[in-house]
Amino acid sequence: MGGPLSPSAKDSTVVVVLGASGDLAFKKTYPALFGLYKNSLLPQNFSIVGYARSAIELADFKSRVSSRIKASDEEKKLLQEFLDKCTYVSGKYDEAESFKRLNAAVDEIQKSFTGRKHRVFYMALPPSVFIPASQGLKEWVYASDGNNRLIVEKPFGKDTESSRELANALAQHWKEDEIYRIDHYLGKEMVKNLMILRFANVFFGAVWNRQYIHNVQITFKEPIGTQGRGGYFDEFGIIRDIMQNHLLQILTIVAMEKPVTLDAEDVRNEKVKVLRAISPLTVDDVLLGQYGPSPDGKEEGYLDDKGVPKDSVTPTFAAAAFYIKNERWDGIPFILKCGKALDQQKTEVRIQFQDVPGNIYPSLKRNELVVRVQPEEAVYMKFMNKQPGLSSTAVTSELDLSYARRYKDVKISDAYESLILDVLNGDKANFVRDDELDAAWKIFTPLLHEIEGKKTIKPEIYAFGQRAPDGLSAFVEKHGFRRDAAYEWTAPKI
Ligand SMILES: NC(=O)C1=CN([C@@H]2O[C@H](COP(=O)(O)OP(=O)(O)OC[C@H]3O[C@@H](n4cnc5c(N)ncnc54)[C@H](OP(=O)(O)O)[C@@H]3O)[C@@H](O)[C@H]2O)C=CC1
Ligand SMILES: O=C1O[C@H](COP(=O)(O)O)[C@@H](O)[C@H](O)[C@H]1O
Repeated sequence: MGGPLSPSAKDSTVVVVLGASGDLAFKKTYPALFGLYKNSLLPQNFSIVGYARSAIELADFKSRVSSRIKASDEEKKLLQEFLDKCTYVSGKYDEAESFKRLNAAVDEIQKSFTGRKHRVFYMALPPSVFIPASQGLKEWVYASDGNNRLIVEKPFGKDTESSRELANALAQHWKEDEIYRIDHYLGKEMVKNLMILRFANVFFGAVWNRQYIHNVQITFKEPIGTQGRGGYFDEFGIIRDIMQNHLLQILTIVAMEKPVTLDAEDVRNEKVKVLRAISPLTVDDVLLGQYGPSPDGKEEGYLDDKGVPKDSVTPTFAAAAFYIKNERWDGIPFILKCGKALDQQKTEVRIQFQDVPGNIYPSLKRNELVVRVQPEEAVYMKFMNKQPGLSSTAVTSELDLSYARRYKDVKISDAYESLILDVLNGDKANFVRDDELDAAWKIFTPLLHEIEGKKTIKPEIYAFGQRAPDGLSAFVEKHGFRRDAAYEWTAPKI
């Protein structure tokens, strides 16, 4: 079932993109597929079928696809070749006749190849149609002689119950090893780097525990608001949109024990153990915020988004402290923070070490290891150094591995490129397993029900473009983080 598709020259592979008329498909899926095509990473005899309800002429569809792909002059020819491999079928997500038409189109493409006929189904769809679409695919479009892989986009439910409903519905028709649940943060370069940093460097391995680490912060900031997607967002909120998936996935990699091998099941077994050692969050563990208009009135507040009810208390910012009750981490806070409409775009992991015992330097600050996920990918270590010259003061400095300087000619691949390649290679290490999802929802469900059921917890209002809600500094200090206000890392100018 696993392993690369199309190992034989006679085999063929079709990727069906469901929801091909949508935002994700144009913004990410097709550009990622082209990225793989131009680097000769797609299997031989490869085609793509777009599928959605909208009636779109093939030429229009192709011009929409190409308008979202950046191709240099040298790549124009490759782009044309890529577009020649794309077709489009219009149909519904819950109708046998539509799926039969889709199947006929895929059969037509694959009939001239005499080997095995593999199919990958990418559900770039709203969650309301995941279940009928996955059932229709299994019934009408499933390859009888070849491997089938189903890519599911988040959100994977809204709480434990709805996530289990989705898992059970998928499990009725699809085997777990055919399902690839995408969390695109697991495809990001610096997130993929975390395991190597931890398990391939003896000096990090030695201090990676409660004796040397004081606290861990994992931060996601975005300078944009809901941008008209308020209707979708209000149903989910920032905890489900970012924290329960992207940030929690990062936490598990930072905290897990070394897996026995790099095999997907070994890696995911360790991640599940971390999740199971975290107690469910309570309202005392969190700080919630919601953005208002910018001070100059140029940016609208969350409640001004047309899709958002005027009395919404949905958080657009959340900070939460997690404690992992195991031998390595007992008592060490993992503080996860995420928010929209903040001052900048930034995702990072910040490991703050313990104070130096028996310190003799008055200016001493704590060491920190920062993994800058985006933008300006970097790994830097804040450490104390003698002020150069005649002074003997200890000052904060850094060992800085900035990718733009160290890996000048390397293009960092988009997360979706990396993950689609994993699907084609049958590598599930960077995809979410069903029991992992269940363990993650158990941590959040009681809190989400409390926030949404009682609606008594009013989020703190912050201005569009603010660094964070005012209460954040006190929140992170309460959990032990000590900020070095005098130090600021700046990305090198290249
Ligand atoms: N956009 C993004 O940046 C990201 C999206 N995702 C996830 O990817 C999936 C797709 O996202 P996105 O492309 O933004 O979604 P869209 O809202 O753009 O929907 C995709 C397509 O699905 C069809 N569709 C929309 N609403 C319905 C409906 N109510 N019933 C049936 N079909 C519908 C439409 O095609 P048609 O009407 O032609 O059939 C639409 O073009 C979602 O699960 C989302 O959570 C995840 C991360 C980022
Ligand atoms: O999943 C999501 O992620 C994006 C942010 O992704 P990034 O790769 O640009 O960091 C976020 O804007 C969106 O709300 C969320 O659904």
